[in-house]
Amino acid sequence: MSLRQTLKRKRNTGLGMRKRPRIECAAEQLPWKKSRRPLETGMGGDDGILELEEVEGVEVVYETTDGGKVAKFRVTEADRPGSSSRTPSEIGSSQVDPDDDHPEIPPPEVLAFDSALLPEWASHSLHPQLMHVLYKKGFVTPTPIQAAVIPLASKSRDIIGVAQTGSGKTLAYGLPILHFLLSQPRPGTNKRPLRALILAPTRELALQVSSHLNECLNPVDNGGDGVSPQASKEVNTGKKGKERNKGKEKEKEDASPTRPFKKPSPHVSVAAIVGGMSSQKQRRILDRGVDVLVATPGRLWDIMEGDDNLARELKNLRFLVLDEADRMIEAGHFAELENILRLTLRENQNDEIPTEYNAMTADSIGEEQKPEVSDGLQTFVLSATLSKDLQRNLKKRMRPKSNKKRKNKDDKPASTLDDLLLRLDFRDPEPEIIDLSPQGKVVSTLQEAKIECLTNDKDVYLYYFLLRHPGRSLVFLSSIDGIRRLLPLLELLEVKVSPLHSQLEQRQRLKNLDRFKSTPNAVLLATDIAARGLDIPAVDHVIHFQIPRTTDTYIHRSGRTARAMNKGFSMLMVGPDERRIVRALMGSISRDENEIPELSIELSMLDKLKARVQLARQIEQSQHKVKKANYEKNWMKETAEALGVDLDSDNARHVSLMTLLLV
Ligand SMILES: Nc1ncnc2c1ncn2[C@@H]1O[C@H](COP(=O)(O)OP(=O)(O)OP(=O)(O)O)[C@@H](O)[C@H]1O
Repeated sequence: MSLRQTLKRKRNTGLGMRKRPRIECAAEQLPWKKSRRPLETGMGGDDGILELEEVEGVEVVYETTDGGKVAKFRVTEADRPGSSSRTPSEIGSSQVDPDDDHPEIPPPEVLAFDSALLPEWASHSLHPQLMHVLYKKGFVTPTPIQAAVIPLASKSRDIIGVAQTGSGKTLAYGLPILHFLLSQPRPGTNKRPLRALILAPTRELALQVSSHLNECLNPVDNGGDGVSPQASKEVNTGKKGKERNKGKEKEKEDASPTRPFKKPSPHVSVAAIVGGMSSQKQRRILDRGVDVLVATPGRLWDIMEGDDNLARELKNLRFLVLDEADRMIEAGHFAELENILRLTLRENQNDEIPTEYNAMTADSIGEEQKPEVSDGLQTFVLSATLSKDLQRNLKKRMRPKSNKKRKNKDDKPASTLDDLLLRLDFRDPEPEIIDLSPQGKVVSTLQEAKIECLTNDKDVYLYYFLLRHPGRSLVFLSSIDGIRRLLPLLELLEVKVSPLHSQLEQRQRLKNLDRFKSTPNAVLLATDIAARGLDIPAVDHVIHFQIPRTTDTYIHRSGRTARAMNKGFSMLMVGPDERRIVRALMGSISRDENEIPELSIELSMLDKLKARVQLARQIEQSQHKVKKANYEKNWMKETAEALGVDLDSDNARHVSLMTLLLV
């Protein structure tokens, strides 16, 4: 567009012709709206995409400046979200004006749930929508950690919960948070104020927690996962069967005391903020406002550094959760985590904090269930592995005075989990510690075994195990190099294998995880980023190809199988130099290494497989050589082209090589 045209457009939009004022702003400040994912294009899954967004009422204008053509976005006033009188710099700003006179949005009306259908949950008086979801998922009984945490959480107590892997810790803190938010009116401000922050150590875990909580908010009757076991049994195949089922389902629906919610409730929103995905998009999500934010500390801190409003919001949180807190220290998020936690400290710990109206109505709770601790922030710390010492220290609340506020720049930051957790400003004078971790630390439904072999023979033993014991197998290695070596070998042996480690792009990580979840007999080669929290349905085997470095890692890795009281199998592959480590690992949880039985091996089969693995190794080595040579050739060619050097003649090649080397 020429300058003249630009000016003409400006004039046209300027005086009599202008119906709406137009505002110029940057791309990330446009009034983006959430868009439905078109399932038919195969974009229904996560696939690395957090969400699709669209924008309307935006005019793109090109202006010629001294620096060349510049695109500008103009938004019609009526299309801007919220107020009609904000300046361009306010578009996308997340500040909530406390003096705004917006009426509160009452909680959505929901049909009552007949708690006789879930008698074991009845005493927890959860919001009907949550009861409906539990019913649809077939979660008839609260797990022990849920049964212990939920009543205390409803009394606004701070909780440190330790329970075995796969024991339902996510819902133990998730249900009380969602119950509270679903039962409360929402401030009718332009933007939802942030009410709950859940910190998780890895991107995958954060995304999983966020989708787990979202499932509780969107109990759409889609016949998928959410169908109760009874309902799914009644599904019939064949045309007639389908017709009959349609009729039956309609009847059941009409008579159902839990009639499905026609529309998902927008009353509470949950979003994830993780690294490896567009931070602009994530900023926009935050600008629009969410009630519950699930985040990895690194990305959250990145975003917060440029966003004072978010930092302010953290001061007014209602819930703070540290999921797998001990792993966050290992993941190198220490400084970010500490910075974020510092924002949740009270200015003055003696500050009176007004009693917050607890979500439950007076009718639905008994006298004895009424909130006892009145406070602004409730903190939950959960893990499958928190040391007894740490629990004792937390109980005694031995928080050094300087933790309240680090006034002196030279004060050293915290450096261990104990240090960090002791910096948490629990509002509860005595946080409740619930330790349900089992004796011996691993889940009772887990069967353990080991293979002792030469390090060089581990490949063939692994291949043997995968062939001899089909199933979904998660293989842990301690290094990315180890995965890079093993992956092509298993591919050549036609194993359905994918990698998962921190040097893969986030999109690829999620894709590989999805493939592993959806493919029977799939194998995932993973580093310890997959050790914690990941709830992958039906992992049959966990294989410790390389020995874990700590007992906690052994417990968490093994905990990817045998979840929710299902059976599972964990196998240690022990090289000669690793025996000592295994002895020490087991000793630290008062176990004897000999308690773990050796896997029986059919030696005749193993011998045959050795030849195959040997051949695969040779093929892999030659393929690697060819790839390397091609890479070098291409590199030479591209560099020569870029320098305008001819590589054709021998002489020229010699000269060119010299030139390239000198360059
Ligand atoms: N009350 C329940 N009844 C049956 N299954 C449940 C119940 N609550 C949760 N689950 C299921 O149990 C599985 C494990 O739950 P979750 O991932 O919360 O475990 P976790 O204790 O956080 O494990 P980890 O320590 O490994 O992170 C999930 O698939 C979840 O849906």
